Amino acid sequence: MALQLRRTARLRLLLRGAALSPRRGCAGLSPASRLRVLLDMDGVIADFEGGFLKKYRQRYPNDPYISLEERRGFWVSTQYGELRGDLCDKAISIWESKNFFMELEPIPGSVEAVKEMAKMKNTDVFICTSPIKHYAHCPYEKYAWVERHLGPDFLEKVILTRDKTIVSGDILIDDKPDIFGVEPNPSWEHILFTACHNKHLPASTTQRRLLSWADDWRGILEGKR
Ligand SMILES: Cc1cn([C@H]2C[C@H](O)[C@@H](COP(=O)(O)O)O2)c(=O)[nH]c1=O
Ligand SMILES: [Mg+2]
Repeated sequence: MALQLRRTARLRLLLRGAALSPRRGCAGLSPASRLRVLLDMDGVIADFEGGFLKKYRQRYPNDPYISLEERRGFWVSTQYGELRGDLCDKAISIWESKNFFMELEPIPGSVEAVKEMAKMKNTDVFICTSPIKHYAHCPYEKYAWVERHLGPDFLEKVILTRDKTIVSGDILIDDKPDIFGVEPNPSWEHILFTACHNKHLPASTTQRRLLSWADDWRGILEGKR
């Protein structure tokens, strides 16, 4: 009898804990839970590829270049290195320069989409971006870009990390096809944002895409609630 009572009490406690738990993915347990969206910056809200090509051609007008149509693979430096050995370092010199990150143009529709998303009910939006290790300008300029295009309140929402797998969220919208880190099972679903370097990749049955900011990002968010 005493054993039965103890079991019932333990069960009650467990059920109460579950009802109060903010865990995600447990249908019906946390109706008030909020959707957390992580947005990559380069290639998703800031036009890294366009900015790179413009500045590379200005600085090295007599060297070969790769048009955006011909871009393949995430790493610009790798493809330039394959084109000609010395071009890898020349490519890197572009994004290590002062004002490179600051002067990137927004990806079309991104600023409007991010502002609208941030105003949505029960939605938390964070910018989750990897700085380069040459830190003289990049981290500062990423914050400055966010302030300039999204406003000072968004500075609260910036996450700089070289490992996005340790950041928790429901969705990560990112143009990098493969995102790895120390966490083998990140909490987010990676939505691949289409970019010049990944648009030729074969369609995947497991990885959903957002083709551009004109695509149905609202539908993707609603489907995750
Ligand atoms: C193409 C390319 C990029 N990088 C750097 C530039 C950015 O800081 C990150 C990418 O950040 P994201 O958050 O994944 O968008 O990588 C680089 O070092 N070399 C390259 O070829
Ligand atoms: Mg990116």
